[in-house]
Parts: sequence; structure tokens; C-alpha cells
Amino acid sequence: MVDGWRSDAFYEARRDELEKRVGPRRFKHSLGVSETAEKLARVYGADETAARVAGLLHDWDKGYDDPGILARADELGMELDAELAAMPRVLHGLTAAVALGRAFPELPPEVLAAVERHTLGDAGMSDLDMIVYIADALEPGRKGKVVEKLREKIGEIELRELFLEVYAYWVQLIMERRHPIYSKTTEIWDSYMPEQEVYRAEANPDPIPYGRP
Ligand SMILES: Nc1ncnc2c1ncn2[C@@H]1O[C@H](COP(=O)(O)OP(=O)(O)O)[C@@H](O)[C@H]1O
Repeated sequence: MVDGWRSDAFYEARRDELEKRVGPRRFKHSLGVSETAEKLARVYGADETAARVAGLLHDWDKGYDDPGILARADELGMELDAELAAMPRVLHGLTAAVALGRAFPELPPEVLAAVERHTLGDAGMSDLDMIVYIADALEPGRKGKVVEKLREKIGEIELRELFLEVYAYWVQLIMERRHPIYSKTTEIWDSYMPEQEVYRAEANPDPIPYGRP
């Protein structure tokens, strides 16, 4: 029999608690993320149980309103810099990772990391981190043409490529909604880009290279 955080009993108990912590729409979304993450883990050869559990728990703290999540971070002893303190909507993954780690010490760090990184992403994300990030965007409750196109790519392209496509889609969406972008977003993006060769023009004998008027 499997016990601890990998057991069905653990999953079912957290699922029932989650149902009381968030609204019905968010609860359904979390079940969708859990299922999608498990499927992605199967396709990409990652730990299916870890993906299923991290997907279920990713929005553990999403039930708090803006002042509530700031109070929660404070209660947990988290020190937020001024930028994050001004972006309460992005904090629920960060607080959830700390809170879940304390409430359920048997949860492994890789599951907590995936919960922590599901909103803003990070440099050096693990396969599991990417899987939960992708599942959050592509679970069956998310609608739209772009989402459908991205869904079709599951298993067709590498996990990292799929993650980058989903990340780019989300950042674009945030811009379209005229929401502020977290300042480390470009740094995170660049960390996945191959090193660019710095363009250096050949020394040109003509000081006005594009011709004289
Ligand atoms: N790089 C970013 N910069 C600023 N806001 C972001 C960024 N990524 C996501 N967000 C915002 O954070 C909020 C929570 O996103 P997310 O955690 O992915 O969704 P959910 O918790 O609903 O599954 C959304 O309002 C989203 O637009």
C-alpha cells in the first residue's frame, strides 16, 4: 500500500480541504490542472503523482483577497520586496509553497517548488515546474484558439519548447489586459534563450556606411 503524500488518501483529503478554501470555479480549475499535469508527466516521462499533487495544490492560497494574501505572507514570516508587495495577485503560489511545506512536511521540495513557480515561472525550472505551469494554462477549463493550438502541441514538441510557448502566450495576455509585468520576467525569459552572438559590424572604410546622401 502506498502511504504518505503519494497515497490516494492524501490526495482525497487535500482535495476536500481545497474545496472549502476556494470557490467552485477555482476548485474545478484545480482538478483540471491536476489531471492535465498528470497527463503531461506521463507524456514527458516525469513523476505522475508529483505532478497530480502539485497541480491539485497550486492554487491552495488563491481564496485570499489582496489584503488577505499580504496578511498571509506576513503571518508566514515572508519578506516581500516592494515590487511583490505591490502585486498581491502573483503571491498565492509563493505563500502556498511555504504554508503547505509547514502543514504537510512530508511533501517533497520538488512539489513545493512547482507550486511556488506556477505563476511567475523562474530560471532553471525543473520538468515538474514546467508541467504545472503549462497545465495551469492548458487545463480543459481554459478556452480559446491559442489554447487549443498549444494543447495540440502536447507530446509533439519538447517540454521546454512547450513551456516557452505557454510563457510567451501568458506574458502577451498580461500586456493585452494592461496589467503590470513582473520586472524579472525578461530575465527569466532570457535565461532560456541560447546565448546570442553579439553583432559586430565589420570595420568599414567608409565612415558613412549607408552611402552619402
Ligand atoms: N510575469 C507576470 N507578471 C505579472 N503578472 C503575472 C505574471 N504572470 C502571471 N501574472 C498574473 O498573476 C495572476 C495569477 O496567475 P496564475 O497564478 O498563473 O493563475 P491562476 O492562479 O489563476 O491559475 C494573474 O492575474 C496573471 O495575469
